[in-house]
Amino acid sequence: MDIRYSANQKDFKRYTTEETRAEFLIEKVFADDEIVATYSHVDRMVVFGCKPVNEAVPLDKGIDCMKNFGTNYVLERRELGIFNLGGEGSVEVDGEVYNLAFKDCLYVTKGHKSVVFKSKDKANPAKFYMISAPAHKVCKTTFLSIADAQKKPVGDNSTANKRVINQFIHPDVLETCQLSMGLTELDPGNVWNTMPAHTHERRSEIYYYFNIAENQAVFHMMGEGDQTRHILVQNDQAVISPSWSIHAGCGTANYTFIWAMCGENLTFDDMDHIAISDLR
Ligand SMILES: O=C(O)C(=O)C[C@H](O)C(=O)CO
Ligand SMILES: [Zn+2]
Repeated sequence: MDIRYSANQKDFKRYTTEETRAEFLIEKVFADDEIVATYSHVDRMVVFGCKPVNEAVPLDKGIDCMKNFGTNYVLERRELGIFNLGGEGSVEVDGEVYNLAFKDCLYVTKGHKSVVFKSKDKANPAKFYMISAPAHKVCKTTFLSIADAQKKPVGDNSTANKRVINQFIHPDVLETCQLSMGLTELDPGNVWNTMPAHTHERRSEIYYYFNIAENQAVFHMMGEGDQTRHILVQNDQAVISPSWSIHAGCGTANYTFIWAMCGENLTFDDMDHIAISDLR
């Protein structure tokens, strides 16, 4: 498991490109028939990727639960949000099978012992992108298609940021402990997300960018509002965004991303907005 400790905003001002990438960028999210896991000490969120091709893959494949979580199984004290971003596949949760097509989501509550991933067709494998957060109570394991998500159309063509925020794992849709997650889709020709930018002192966030066309990329903006830097993100890569950091992106073409948050509250709009004129 790749472990990332938290970095602070004062030292961040002096980071080189390499240091910034090593600290915040998750370059590899998927490997065939493996669980790729990154444990971030920022709000203890864990990023998991699973691309089952030739076999069924359990969530704990290659993971030493006692060493990494101090528990007997991954979800003993954690909840999990799953999005399928590949071909059709299934997630078996303690014997119950959920079929997930492209952009379907499954929330798995704390306490489930066995979570196993499968693809329907190895020629077009499923790609399960997941975030896990610490959890203190049992909620309801729930399947959500994009039709179940609460839609927030925002932005405008004139500012190149017209997009729809699909709130899947959100208090208006289902109950969770700490985790909220959703999928934001930019309209064709629009390239900016989350501009004007914000931080949220009481929560942190992880962005995972996908649907980036070949030879295109996203400049992910981060840092305090008056100390911004960027990370060049390629398709299928994620960025850790601590509470002190803005998180916004500008693509060389349109793209889609999944945001995941965790922290003191689940209040989506609890944001500290920064005027574009105040950014540096
Ligand atoms: O496009 C957007 O704007 C977003 O998706 C914003 C994220 O959801 C976010 O930063 C929530 O705090
Ligand atoms: Zn945010």
